[in-house]
Amino acid sequence: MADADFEQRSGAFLGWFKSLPGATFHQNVKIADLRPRNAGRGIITTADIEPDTVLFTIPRDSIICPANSALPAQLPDVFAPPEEQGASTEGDADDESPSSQDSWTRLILVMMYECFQSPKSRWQPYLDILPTTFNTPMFWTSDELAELQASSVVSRIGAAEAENMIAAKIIPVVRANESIFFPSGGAPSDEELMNLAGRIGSTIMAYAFDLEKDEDEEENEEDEWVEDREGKTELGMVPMADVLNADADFNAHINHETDALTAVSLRKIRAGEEILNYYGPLPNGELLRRYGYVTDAHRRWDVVELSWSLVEAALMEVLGASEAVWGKVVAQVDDEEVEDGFVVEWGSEEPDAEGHVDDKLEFHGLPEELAEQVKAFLKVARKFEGSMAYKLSDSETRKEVYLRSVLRALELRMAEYPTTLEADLQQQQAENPPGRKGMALAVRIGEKTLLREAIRWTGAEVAKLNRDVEMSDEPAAKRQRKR
Ligand SMILES: C[S@@+](CC[C@H](N)C(=O)[O-])C[C@H]1O[C@@H](n2cnc3c(N)ncnc32)[C@H](O)[C@@H]1O
Repeated sequence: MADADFEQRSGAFLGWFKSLPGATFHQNVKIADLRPRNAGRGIITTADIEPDTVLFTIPRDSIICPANSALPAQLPDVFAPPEEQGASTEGDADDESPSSQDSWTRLILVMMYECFQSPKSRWQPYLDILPTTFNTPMFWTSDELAELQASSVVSRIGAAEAENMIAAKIIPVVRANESIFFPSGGAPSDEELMNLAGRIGSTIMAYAFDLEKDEDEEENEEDEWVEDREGKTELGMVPMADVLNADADFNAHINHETDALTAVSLRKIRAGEEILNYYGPLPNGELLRRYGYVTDAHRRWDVVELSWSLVEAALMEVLGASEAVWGKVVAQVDDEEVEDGFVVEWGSEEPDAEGHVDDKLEFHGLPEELAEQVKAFLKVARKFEGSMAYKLSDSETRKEVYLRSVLRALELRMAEYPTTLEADLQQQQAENPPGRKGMALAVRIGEKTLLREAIRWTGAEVAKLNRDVEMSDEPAAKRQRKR
């Protein structure tokens, strides 16, 4: 978008926002063009801001959501409360009928309705600054996706699920109500509807807010809170709040009050600094999937998924158990209790009350549930220890087998990435690839760094048990001792 057009849209949006009854916009902040650092629009300060300052106020009736839209009154059956539809509030994943809408599909319908009102929508200046292109992996080519290598984010993109949902719950509603969606005729093709709904879905993913009730009211409700969140929270598009970019080290928070949402500074913000919100302790893979960007500060919450099948393969290898013997072990474990996979993470803290995180990256240990599950299998495996490389009757030996097996599983997991961490770091330093390639590289470097530290930590735990065994760079299985 040309600079003049970009600035013109920002200006029109700001003018519209300030004209809303009840809206405020602090004199020391402004909407900025942050495209040179690949961050689109953002909000920066023009002078120092003190802690606890209201930066802007968004009246609730300016939010795009079913409660403020003219659409639900025209489609009462589609927007009936979930209990009247006989469906769950958050949508029943298995119920693909158009009559089973959730907060997500309700907002897609409302947003589509507003887009078709263009240029007459009362939110037009706001709709004009929403994105039309995305960097989320949903829109990547297969070559770009291949750069994510063995990252589990690839399996969570959900492009097919999104298409199915739109085909089942959005297009039929629009088609059955063309006179409402397109009063002057000229209905788009199914393909055009699919593209628009896909774009709106991605916008909602990266921009929408959960519309909590007033925080004071929630505090008073105590036990009802959970039930209430599941039953009544809606998603909404919140003008101005969603112009804020975000990071793990952030300086502002959105408060949900009765008649308005306010953006409030959490600490002193110096002139020229960007005002940043917080999207939660998300790993970079997830930040990329939902928002289409990655940051260094989010590496602290990176994760690697370790499948149980990989741990099982490692256990069999370390124990020297044949398929037949292992099959007998598996048959005696309650499969209802068996988890399919585990999440390896750093164990980093969330930001403090002022939005600060420390920048230390330190591995704090393996998932407890993983230890429990291996323990449960080894307890059964004791019965077959005659056919295995270890006598499993004492707990120290079982601990050793557990650690060696997890170590091996982590090594196998690392080997699923076709390039090494060292090669990736070298590529990053030499090429510093821009855009999607650079983000994919950052995601896999983050995951491999975590795996390397998990391997180092587990190896050190093994070494503590076996002071007489020298640690080498060989795979764990080759180091195993026969007992
Ligand atoms: C709620 S919007 C924020 C406003 C957005 N920059 C815009 O121009 O409309 C969220 C989107 O902003 C971008 N974004 C947010 N935080 C960012 C950051 N720290 N660095 C780069 N891009 C960021 C991402 O594209 C994300 O999907």
